[in-house]
Amino acid sequence: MSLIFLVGFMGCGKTTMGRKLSAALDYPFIDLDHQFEEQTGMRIADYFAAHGEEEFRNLESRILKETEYPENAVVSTGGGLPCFFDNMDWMNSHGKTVYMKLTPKMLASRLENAKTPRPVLQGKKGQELVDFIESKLADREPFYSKASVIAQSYVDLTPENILYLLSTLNK
Ligand SMILES: Nc1ncnc2c1ncn2[C@@H]1O[C@H](COP(=O)(O)OP(=O)(O)OP(=O)(O)O)[C@@H](O)[C@H]1O
Ligand SMILES: O=C(O)C1=C[C@@H](O)[C@@H](O)[C@H](O)C1
Ligand SMILES: [Mg+2]
Repeated sequence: MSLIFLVGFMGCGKTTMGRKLSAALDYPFIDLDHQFEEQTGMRIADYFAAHGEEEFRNLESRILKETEYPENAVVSTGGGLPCFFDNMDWMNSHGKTVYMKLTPKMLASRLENAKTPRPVLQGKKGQELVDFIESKLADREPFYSKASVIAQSYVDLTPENILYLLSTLNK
């Protein structure tokens, strides 16, 4: 089935689902945030602090396009990656994309409890976090919505749900 890119706002579950989907398909799993950290030898939060967002976005895009993908793989992406340069079009022309869509409230509650720091959130919490996500998601939604399929992620999604959505593309 070639490359499957999981896209969506930070905290929607791309890394978690990427692992499950790759196990279900017996495909390799690639997490582009992890690729970034491996290549730079730095945690993303530290890279942001040292180099700023612009350099992060340039390198993030290069890593997307220069990674040597196997023929089949599940690839989870950084939450902002589809929204810069032509990254979303690039993914659509090199594989299938799945937008894991979740409400701002659910995203906020997952992000508040998550262990990995997300530098874009700058430590926001509570209603301030929900408001920030609503506004950022409104900017990003046009990019995410270019995905091949949209997986409503307020239900507990399974790999089979995603595979079913992808199977409808060939009909
Ligand atoms: N289906 C789910 N139900 C409840 N919590 C979940 C679910 N999937 C993921 N989570 C939790 O939500 C948080 C974010 O998940 P994950 O890291 O997979 O998101 P992500 O989309 O990869 O985020 P990022 O864009 O920052 O990499 C984690 O704490 C994870 O345990
Ligand atoms: O939504 C974003 O802009 C980000 C999401 C994460 O996956 C990381 O790629 C980084 O923290 C930036
Ligand atoms: Mg992730």
